[in-house]
Amino acid sequence: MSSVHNQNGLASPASWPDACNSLKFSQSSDGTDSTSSHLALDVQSNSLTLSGSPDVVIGLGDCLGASIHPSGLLSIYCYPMTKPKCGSSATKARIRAPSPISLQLENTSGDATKFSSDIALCDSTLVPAIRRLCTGSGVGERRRKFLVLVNPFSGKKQGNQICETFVKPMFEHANIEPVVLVTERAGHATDLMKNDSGTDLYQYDAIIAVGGDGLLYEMMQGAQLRSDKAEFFDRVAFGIVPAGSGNGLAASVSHGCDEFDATITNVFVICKGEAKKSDLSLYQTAAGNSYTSFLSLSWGIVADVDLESEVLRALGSMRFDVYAVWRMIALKQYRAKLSYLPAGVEIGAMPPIDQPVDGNWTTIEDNFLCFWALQTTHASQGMFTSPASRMNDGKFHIYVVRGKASRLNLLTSFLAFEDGSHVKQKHMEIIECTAFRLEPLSDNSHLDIDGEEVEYGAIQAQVQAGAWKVFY
Ligand SMILES: Nc1ncnc2c1ncn2[C@@H]1O[C@H](COP(=O)(O)OP(=O)(O)OP(=O)(O)O)[C@@H](O)[C@H]1O
Repeated sequence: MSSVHNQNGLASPASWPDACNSLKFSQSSDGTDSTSSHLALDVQSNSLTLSGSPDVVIGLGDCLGASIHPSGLLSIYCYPMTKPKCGSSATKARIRAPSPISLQLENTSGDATKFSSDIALCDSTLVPAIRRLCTGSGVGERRRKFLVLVNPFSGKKQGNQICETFVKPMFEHANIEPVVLVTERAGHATDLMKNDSGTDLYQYDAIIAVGGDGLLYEMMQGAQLRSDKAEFFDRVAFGIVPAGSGNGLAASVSHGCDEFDATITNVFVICKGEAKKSDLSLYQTAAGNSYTSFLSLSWGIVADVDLESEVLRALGSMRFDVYAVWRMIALKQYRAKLSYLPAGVEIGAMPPIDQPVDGNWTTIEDNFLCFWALQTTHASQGMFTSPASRMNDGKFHIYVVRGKASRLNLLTSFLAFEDGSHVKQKHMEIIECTAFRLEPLSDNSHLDIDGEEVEYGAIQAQVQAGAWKVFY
């Protein structure tokens, strides 16, 4: 991009609409500010500056877009990190908050007709240019259309409220048209993703789940049945706005963006429009069923806590802590045969689940307390369960605690999940693999994929590297 420097030393790239260089803005909305000037773009820092006293500097990395009102008021929608409050932790200081900037277009000629044409010029050139610079991927000039699926029963039943408070206004700022669909029943999202749903999903740039991991999981089970699955995942991006009780993917996305884990973060990331290739995995069970997953498989105490604590749903995410304490008191041993293909070993076709694995696989048979195969950093909000995982690393990290570990060992692991320090514990084994098979030899637990129970028995999985695109 060629650029020239204006009198302020700021770059004015060729792509910045030249026609707008005749436009002047003032910092006050009533136009009385005498220090009006042109908006100048600094390419290096991707920021806009309006000279004045003081200068207004707008970091476009923190912005979602812009619009111009018929009165000539230019609004730029910024969501900067809030400043640290006295006594707040550094992490808390990273949360974003809306902080729109308003600049008044000046009627320099005093001619009403000329002023109207200047406003039209802003609308047709300046506003699209700002939108383009905000997204960084060039998609902001076009009004994008996103399907927003809301589960009204997720978590504390705040899905609709979150949609009204965050999704709709922020989407408008980012020039995204939301088509909101509230799920009417369990399984609705699965049906909607299938070829024969009667809805052409290719009309949408992205599909956003406002709910918990279970809603997205349902969507994946429908998508995996599509005859055009590969094309579908290639063309349509996915996003998650946390409204459930676990919200593992949402927490992993926030962490991956190095931002504070909050609803506003996830909506901001979606609006920014950068969908990156991420991993899925395909599970097969001895009963002949297949499941597509993006998060985890748990068995043993973790699965028991997740699924049996359903009865405490009213407690929100606290239900997991309360039930874990109970499960730890009434501790069980779980026996299984675990086979895995270590990361780095060439992965071919998966062996049929009723056939033995080949010599490249490693097999162990033992009593276990904990078995947790993860693909993302967080299994749920506040659970930094797999610090080394990346959304697109092409592998599982399996966390295993064997049966010989003590109750205290297990307790320290559960406490350490919060900050990820369990990875340093001696009794915590971490297996990196691209495929695994778990054959439970005791029938005292559950199998839990992404927080949803599947039929109990032998199960195997293979990573599908970069199989879908997620905003993160
Ligand atoms: N309209 C609906 N009525 C009843 N159940 C629904 C409806 N829509 C979706 N569901 C079901 O709600 C279940 C739980 O949803 P979801 O995962 O969104 O919330 P959660 O369980 O609170 O969060 P998490 O999975 O993160 O712990 C899903 O398995 C889905 O089948």
